[in-house]
Amino acid sequence: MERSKKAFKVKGKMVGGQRPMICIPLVGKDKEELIKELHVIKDKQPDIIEWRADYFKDLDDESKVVDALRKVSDIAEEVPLLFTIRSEAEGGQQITLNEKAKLNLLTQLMGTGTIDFVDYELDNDEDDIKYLRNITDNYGIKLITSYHNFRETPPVETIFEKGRQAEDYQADMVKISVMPNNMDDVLVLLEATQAINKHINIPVVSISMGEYGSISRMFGWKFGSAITFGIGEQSSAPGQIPVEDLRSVINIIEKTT
Ligand SMILES: O=C1C[C@@](O)(C(=O)O)C[C@@H](O)[C@@H]1O
Repeated sequence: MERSKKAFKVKGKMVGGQRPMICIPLVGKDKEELIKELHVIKDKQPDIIEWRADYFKDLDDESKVVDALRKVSDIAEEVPLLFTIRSEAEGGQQITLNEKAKLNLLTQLMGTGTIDFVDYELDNDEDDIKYLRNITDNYGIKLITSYHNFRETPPVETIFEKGRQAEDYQADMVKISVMPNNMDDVLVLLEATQAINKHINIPVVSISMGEYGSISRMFGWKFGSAITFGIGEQSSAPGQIPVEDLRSVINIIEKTT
């Protein structure tokens, strides 16, 4: 299938265009919490809502997940929904599902017609990533392949390689979130972002986490990062800043550059 090069639209919104999209994560542990959180988040007008379902306590009960997903989707309305079950190895919560069960669940959930993007880690088995690419294609869902490193920032070449790998899998986007141990590491992430943006044919989302990296969340888009994650109700990763602050900085940068 011929995939769109670089920018594309989801629910009428441009992904990978000039202005970065602001994504707010949802981290509720049950349906009630999710609904409460979502009402607060929705008022903050995110461009994307990410349900970090690894926080959901009944992830092993498909009917409860489906029920919560439908509710989330109803409230989110026109806002595109990103569905993520982050693995513990890449900074997610501990879950009881093994990879096979996770893939089965993802497949069932995608069939509900409520998900716009799915996040799946590049570190997973090649066959599993290809399987998911197939299913997402069948349902017209965008696949984001991702890489997280909560310990350090690997060299530019290693990060760039993640972009290449995602492109080889024909993912729609690549997402990279790494931890800096100093400001040099933040520059490494930004340099890698620029290189991926120049040489890889799919949009990149990149994040330098933690205190050092939080500036990357504000101006990483100037180096090519297509989405930035901000706090609506609760943070889902270190260094995230409130969405209101994020929006003000983006507006200022947009006005002056
Ligand atoms: O991959 C990412 C990026 C992120 O880890 C961040 O650093 O903002 C937050 C996660 O919720 C999301 O799935």
